[in-house]
Amino acid sequence: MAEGIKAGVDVASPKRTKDIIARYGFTFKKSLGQNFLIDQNILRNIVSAAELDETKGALEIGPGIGALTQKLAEAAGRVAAVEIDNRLIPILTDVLADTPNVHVVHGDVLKLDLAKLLREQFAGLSGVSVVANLPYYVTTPILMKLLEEKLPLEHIVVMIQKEVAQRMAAKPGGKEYGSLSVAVQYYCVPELVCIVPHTVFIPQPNVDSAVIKLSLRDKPAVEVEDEAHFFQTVQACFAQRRKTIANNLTAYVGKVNREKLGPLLEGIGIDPSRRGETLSLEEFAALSRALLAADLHSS
Ligand SMILES: C[S@@+](CC[C@H](N)C(=O)[O-])C[C@H]1O[C@@H](n2cnc3c(N)ncnc32)[C@H](O)[C@@H]1O
Repeated sequence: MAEGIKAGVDVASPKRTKDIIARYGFTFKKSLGQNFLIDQNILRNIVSAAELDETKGALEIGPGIGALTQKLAEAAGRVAAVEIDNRLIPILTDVLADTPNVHVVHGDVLKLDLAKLLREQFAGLSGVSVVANLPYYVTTPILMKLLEEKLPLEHIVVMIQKEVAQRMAAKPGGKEYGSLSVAVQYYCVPELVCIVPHTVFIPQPNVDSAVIKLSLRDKPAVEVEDEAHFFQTVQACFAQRRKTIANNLTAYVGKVNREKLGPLLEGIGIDPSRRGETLSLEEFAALSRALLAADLHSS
């Protein structure tokens, strides 16, 4: 253990974080989204939103030097923390030396078999949540992997870029509502927990952040026949935000089917001159079902 690094002492303060960085000669890699949290209040907000207790597990993505990991270890029965940067593994080993309920995994979360990891690490617990201060450069791929793999999660509580959090929680009708809002709300109920200023990180990012809580639904928000087709339809409606859905969908179903679109949309009560950003999840689902039933598709 490097001299002066005492296991069990909170690392989330400017002084301790700087101390650890200096003692281990650690240099930040911007390319890995390394912005470490130094604020105990924000950590408490994140952990309390996750509704953990000793019967629950927490999967942390990107533990850094262990600021959040320490708090998760106190609140949950077991923690698994996946860190891509091998230079952080010895620091985590030292900081978490007297925290036996934490298992650190060295790896890229995007490449790991997370279903297997959850089975191996959290067997016997009553539920698992993902809790993380995510690296901003891969926020959406990480969240889409967690959702699309249909992992048995209760909540996903993550610190992400403020604008991305607002897009995830956006309701139809505004400029923030888009395919990301639909994808997240299809699987989860989103709730903005708090806005976080960029001053609570070392180094400070250029943007503000937000903590968002995504509570996984027992079943998707709307019934669709073919999930892939539903998401393709949503993407198609948002392809060019200024265009009407009829125009955007023409590119999707092909010019040959253009004249069938108007009656099809009117048949399900959707004005063809509306824009994608005004459609609810129910309307996107009805549209996907109608396109499939009419056998209109891009070909
Ligand atoms: C924003 S920092 C958060 C660090 C720490 N949890 C905190 O709050 O202070 C993001 C962390 O994710 C790690 N990371 C980046 N890409 C990753 C990936 N693909 N898989 C796992 N960890 C990753 C970075 O090395 C860094 O430690």
